[in-house]
Amino acid sequence: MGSLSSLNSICIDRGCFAKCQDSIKNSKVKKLCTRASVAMSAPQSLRSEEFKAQKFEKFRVGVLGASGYTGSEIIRLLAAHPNFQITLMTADRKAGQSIESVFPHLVKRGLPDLIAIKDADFSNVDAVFCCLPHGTTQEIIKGLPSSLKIVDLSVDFRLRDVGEYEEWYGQPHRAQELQKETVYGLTEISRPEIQSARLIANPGCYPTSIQLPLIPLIKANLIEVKNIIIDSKSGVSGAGRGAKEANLYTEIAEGIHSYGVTRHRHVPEIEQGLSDAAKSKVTVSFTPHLMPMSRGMQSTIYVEMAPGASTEDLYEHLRSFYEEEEFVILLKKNEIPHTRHVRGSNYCLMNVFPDRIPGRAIIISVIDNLVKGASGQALQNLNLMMGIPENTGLLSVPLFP
Ligand SMILES: NC(=O)C1=CN([C@@H]2O[C@H](COP(=O)(O)OP(=O)(O)OC[C@H]3O[C@@H](n4cnc5c(N)ncnc54)[C@H](OP(=O)(O)O)[C@@H]3O)[C@@H](O)[C@H]2O)C=CC1
Ligand SMILES: CC(=O)N[C@@H](CCC(=O)OP(=O)(O)O)C(=O)O
Repeated sequence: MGSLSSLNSICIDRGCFAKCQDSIKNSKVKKLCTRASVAMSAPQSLRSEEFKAQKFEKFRVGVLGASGYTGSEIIRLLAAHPNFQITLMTADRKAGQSIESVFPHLVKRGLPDLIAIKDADFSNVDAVFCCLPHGTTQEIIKGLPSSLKIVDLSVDFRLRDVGEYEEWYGQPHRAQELQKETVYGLTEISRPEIQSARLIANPGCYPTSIQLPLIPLIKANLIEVKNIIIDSKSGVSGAGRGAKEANLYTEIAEGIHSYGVTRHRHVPEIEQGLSDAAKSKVTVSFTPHLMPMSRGMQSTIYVEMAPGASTEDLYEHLRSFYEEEEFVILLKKNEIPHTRHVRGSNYCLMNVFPDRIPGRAIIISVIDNLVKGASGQALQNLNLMMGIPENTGLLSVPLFP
């Protein structure tokens, strides 16, 4: 079978899962075995002979909101994916245009033109990425065929408590039945539920960067759930392509500013995930900032450790929790996570540092808001839902410099 790296490249480049699985079952390679086990534990309908038979088959995918930032990022990632073929792309104001006229970097990709959702034929589609503004999304998803697998990147289905959605978003929820069947798609935390889900609420970018380090630490009772202070920074693409003044070079360059101070719309989502982990209500102080960079996100999190716990304990727990994970990487001690080291990739880098105040620790995590914070995690989730190895199409190295 050859070396670990040749085994890895067979699995990923050719989508040859069955061959890979057989080899892995007989090997002592633990790390790769864990990743491939995702394929092995694919939904029953996709496992076994049927799954082997379709190893080179492509699923047909629609991108709703393909003319936006997260939509174009999905298209970029799928260009290197052996099992998904884009058969439908929609837009609103840009409906009727070709994708290369909207995004010249996507020239000559053999992609369909952008059409309005009302003109879409979903009989040619197995799954959709829904990259639409919140509010609009629930109405549109409600009208989609129930046979479709859906990964929704908006906030519309993320909050289990519909009252909380209505309070924070100032509008009624118009698809409450669908909300009940939704699985929140923080991949590394909810993998088994994601595998069997039809509708995924893909997590927000800030909540992803914050929950990935905090959930394991809270579940292990290593940190106190009171007095969690989170300071996050985002690149401008987080505001979407439709943003106006906020996107202007003159408004962003050579400065930073906070926004949503004391009341940012991601607070209930962050608190929902942390409260689930704690099995009690958690409240946090959260302040986001806009940075003069096109993509990237850092969360710096200040926590009080549980009595008797040390930063060494926090570090060791995160190390063992994420040791087998492809995309979440705990750096070596004292190494500082940089947004530049995850640019364009699906990685989350994190580390834990002792605070100068005894009993407190500082946790830093970085992601690319458009990849692990949006389209990359969405693809990771759809891979799981379709029984494809989770890392397929997501292994590109970050862009540097
Ligand atoms: N940007 C980010 O980092 C992240 C974004 N998200 C979420 O993902 C979703 C998409 O975000 P993003 O790509 O940044 O947004 P953009 O503003 O860049 O793109 C929005 C897309 O939706 C289309 N659209 C807008 N209004 C309608 C409508 N009424 N009916 C149908 N289509 C419509 C737009 O079409 P057209 O261009 O033709 O008007 C465009 O294709 C949002 O819910 C956002 O909150 C989640 C995580 C991170
Ligand atoms: C810089 C910026 O404006 N960021 C957005 C969050 C990013 C995003 O798209 O939020 P969702 O994940 O909830 O969709 C904001 O603060 O509202």
